[in-house]
Amino acid sequence: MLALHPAAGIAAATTDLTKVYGSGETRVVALDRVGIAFREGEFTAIMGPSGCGKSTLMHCAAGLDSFDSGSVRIGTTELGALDDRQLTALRRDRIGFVFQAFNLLPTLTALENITLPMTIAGRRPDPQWLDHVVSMVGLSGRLGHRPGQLSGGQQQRVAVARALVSRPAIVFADEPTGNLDSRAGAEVLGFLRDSVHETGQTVVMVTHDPVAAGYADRVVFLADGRPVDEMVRPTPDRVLDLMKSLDSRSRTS
Ligand SMILES: Nc1ncnc2c1ncn2[C@@H]1O[C@H](COP(=O)(O)OP(=O)(O)OP(=O)(O)O)[C@@H](O)[C@H]1O
Repeated sequence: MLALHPAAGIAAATTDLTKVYGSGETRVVALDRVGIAFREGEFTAIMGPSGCGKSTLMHCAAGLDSFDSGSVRIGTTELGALDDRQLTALRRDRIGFVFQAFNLLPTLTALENITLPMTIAGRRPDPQWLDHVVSMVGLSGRLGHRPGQLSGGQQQRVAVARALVSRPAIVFADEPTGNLDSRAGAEVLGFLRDSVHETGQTVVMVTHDPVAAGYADRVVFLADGRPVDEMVRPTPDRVLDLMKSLDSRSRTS
């Protein structure tokens, strides 16, 4: 079900976003004037062949990487207008991240990992919301465990809770199921989807996996640094078919 209000605002958007790596013979246009909007309360997956620019798009849109021209905004804030200190604060306060490699601190407990970004920002999580997020991801009995005492799936659930607990404007997830078996992956994807449909969180996820993309409300397909197609209410079979047709189009072009 697409729980999107027709008048939903834009959580993040890029306009003519261009990113070039290298110069001369090694020059690669990783993003070629990309215009894309992520609506509030929507779960978007970004897919496309290896090297098409998915990670670069995510990193530029999340303020993790610089770009050459065009613009990125999170809500109404233009990232290009921010200095490094302001960008760091924006990432900390308004963006949640989930990475393939979990990125938890091994010496902290699950609870300390979940609340770390807010602790660094000098903010306290709303206790009721913290309880809600922790029970949603099924970690209530594991809060005192350190990452080494948790399974991969549980560690990624800690990372999802950490991303959600500050109620960020947007969560960016980069291959969040890449290191998980299919059952643990399905759980993590289910939590991300629930956060969108039950609490209106905005989520953008880069993935190679048509099954993972099937959890999203919308899939944007990139090829050669540009959005080339889009699918609403995707199913894994339809995503796979479109990926195959993009592959054969790029082989024949
Ligand atoms: N630091 C870099 N220096 C030079 N070229 C880079 C760099 N990072 C990425 N590229 C190039 O930019 C293009 C886009 O890379 P990007 O990692 O965004 O693709 P991707 O779609 O995420 O790939 P994958 O699915 O394999 O992770 C590729 O051609 C890549 O080789």
